[in-house]
Amino acid sequence: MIQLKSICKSFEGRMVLENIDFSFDSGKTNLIIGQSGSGKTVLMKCIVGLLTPECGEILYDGRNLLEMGKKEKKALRREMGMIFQSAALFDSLSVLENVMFPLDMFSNDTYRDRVKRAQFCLDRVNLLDAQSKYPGEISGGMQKRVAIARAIALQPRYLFCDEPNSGLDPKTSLVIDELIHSITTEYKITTIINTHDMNSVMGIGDSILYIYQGHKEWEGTKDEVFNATNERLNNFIFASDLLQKVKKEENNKAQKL
Ligand SMILES: Nc1ncnc2c1ncn2[C@@H]1O[C@H](COP(=O)(O)OP(=O)(O)OP(=O)(O)O)[C@@H](O)[C@H]1O
Repeated sequence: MIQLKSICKSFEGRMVLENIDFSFDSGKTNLIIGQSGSGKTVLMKCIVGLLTPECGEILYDGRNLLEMGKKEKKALRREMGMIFQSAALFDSLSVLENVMFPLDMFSNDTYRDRVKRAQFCLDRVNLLDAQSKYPGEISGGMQKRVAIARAIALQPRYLFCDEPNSGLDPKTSLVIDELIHSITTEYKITTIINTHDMNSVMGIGDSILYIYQGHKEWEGTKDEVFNATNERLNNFIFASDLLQKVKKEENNKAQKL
């Protein structure tokens, strides 16, 4: 579990995050959503320690990131997996070598065991057959799956995903979402995803934090988001005509019952 207590962050006197309180539970897919510029990336950067908030606490299963020394932070980093907007693979390394990279850096296992672990992770994302290929030879969706395999190689307790579906078609996005969701549940990881993708919200949003202009405007689950009465949230979620239509149809169905 990761808990945020009264997180504030400003740049040159301009408040960008204001008193954010939230609990990201383990074994759940936690989504941070909000308009462009609302503060999602700044919040994620504070949580992973790339930015330091001016006030508040960030508790990793009770351990306050903001009070940790270098050694403790290094140990915590070892427990984090990250998936970036671009898959951020090394072009000159094969798929297998990419997944082995964090193991080579941080694990004391033998070469044989590191290969075995990397192959296990590739198998988990259904890509064992592609282990000898290079990133340039596989599709964007496959690259994201390699990034997921690499992120779970060190058996992280915490998984951070920044717009994992960016650049992917809706069908491939669904595959990525389901993969992240099932890995989260299976290994009881505390997963936090920054996303704009409404399909992700409706599909895998076990827990959702909606940020509006730097403050927590709403929190709930994918089931609650659909019937929420918060006007700002509704304007954001139902900005697309298609979703408005779906909501109307659901309401009509409910009235007929
Ligand atoms: N290093 C920085 N210096 C000054 N202002 C910054 C910095 N980083 C972010 N900001 C500002 O903080 C605000 C929130 O930015 P942030 O990138 O978190 O938004 P976001 O919700 O992630 O947007 P998007 O969905 O477009 O990625 C913006 O007004 C942005 O200009």
